[in-house]
Formats: sequence, structure tokens, C-alpha cells
Amino acid sequence: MRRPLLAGNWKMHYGVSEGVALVEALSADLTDLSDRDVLVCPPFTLLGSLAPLLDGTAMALGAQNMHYEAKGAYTGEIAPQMLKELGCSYVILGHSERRQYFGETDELINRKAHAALAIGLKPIVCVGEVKAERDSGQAESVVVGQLRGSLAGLSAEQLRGVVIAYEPVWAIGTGDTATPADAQAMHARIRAELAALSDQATADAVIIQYGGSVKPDNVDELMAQPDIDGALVGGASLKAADFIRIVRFK
Ligand SMILES: O=C[C@H](O)COP(=O)(O)O
Repeated sequence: MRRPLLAGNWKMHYGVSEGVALVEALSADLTDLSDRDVLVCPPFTLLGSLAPLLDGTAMALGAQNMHYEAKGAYTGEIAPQMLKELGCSYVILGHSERRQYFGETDELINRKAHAALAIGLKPIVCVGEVKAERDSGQAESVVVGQLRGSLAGLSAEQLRGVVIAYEPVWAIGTGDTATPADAQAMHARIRAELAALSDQATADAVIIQYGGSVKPDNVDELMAQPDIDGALVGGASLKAADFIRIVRFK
């Protein structure tokens, strides 16, 4: 059985006081969760302040990006160990905003995935097609290509430590979510590809999240799909009541 993983990606929102207030609101409510995992991924600058507040709660801490090198002259970058020592257990890699605005490639994301796993951070590897690719019938081939490139060289054991987030780019921040049936079809295709890259038992163990305008009013139907194991939530994770409702999907 796969344990659902509901994650909030705060992107470049909130300073320390707003972040602390949000985590306090979440932790006051989310006290009774035994069948699902919850994760918050704030900006780097909040990690140190939020880690002690999350300690002992049902929520884990994750980062939104990292470098693949352990240290060095990489101005402005953050190393995997720096995240670990702040209490992160997850790191989002290859989000479409990283791919689109910062030129991240599958090869780079693959280096980061290897580096994260080597140090015991769980990578959330993001894949997803843009609108033109979906409209031209290329969505599956684009996503499969991203998977093969981003996961290259990972053993079956390593793949079990990876989370995949399928985020159709046209659904991010637009309110235009994929239909549950379309999302399920892509998740099943992703799982089939994971099986091809390793074996069926490994593929069956991997958490595949959906992301793209997940809201309180669509989460239940999305989470009811057999291959949707969680959500990577942007905008709605910034509001305590909305994120709590998403975490408490039925
Ligand atoms: O990482 C989260 C996704 O980009 C989804 O963002 P959104 O929920 O605001 O559409």
C-alpha cells in the first residue's frame, strides 16, 4: 500500500513571520493523521525557522531546489548537506518553473537526484508537458522522455526512494486542472515507465503525486484515482484552511 503524500510548495512566497503563522495553524489542526504524510516546502530562508516548529508534528520539511555538488564556488546555490542539517527530508527537483525560467535540463535534474539520494534526501522529481505538447498529442512522449532522463542510472532500490510529481504545466496556477481521468491516464503511463526502468514491484511502491491547481473542491476526485498517490500543491498550500482540507481528502 502506498501512503498518500500531500505536499505544499510555497514557491517564492512568505517571510518568516507569515511562514511561522501558517505552520502553527497547520500543526494545530493536523494532529490526528496516521494514514498519510504531509510535507511543507517553504523558501530556503524559512527552513531554519520552521524546522523546530515541525519537530514532533505530523509534517515533514522539504526544500524547493538544491545544487548537486557537496560544496564549492557556486555563488547563490545550496548544497544537499545544508538542507539535511536544517532538517529537510525531501527536496523538489526539476519543477517546471526551474525548467522554464532557469534552464534546468533532465541531465541536470538527474545529477541532483543522484546527489539527493546519496545523502538520504527524498527527491520529488517533477515532470509534465506544456499546453502545445498536449494539444499536439505529445504529452506522453514528453513525460516519458523527462522520466528517462531525470531518473537515468538509478537502481530499483534508489527508485523506491523517489517521489514523482506529474504537473501538466498548463494546469499550474491557472485554475485549469487536468480531469481526474486524464491525470490517472498519465499516472498509469508513468507507473508503466517506472516498471520498465526497474520492475513492477518497484513501480508499485513509488508515490506519484499530481500537481496543477489542486484545490479543496477537486482533491477528493483526484485522490480517488488508483494511480494518484498524493498532491503537490502550490497556491492552495498558502492558505491554512485550504491546505488542511486538501490534506484531509476523502
Ligand atoms: O508545485 C506546485 C505546482 O506548481 C502547482 O501549483 P498550483 O497548485 O498553484 O497550480
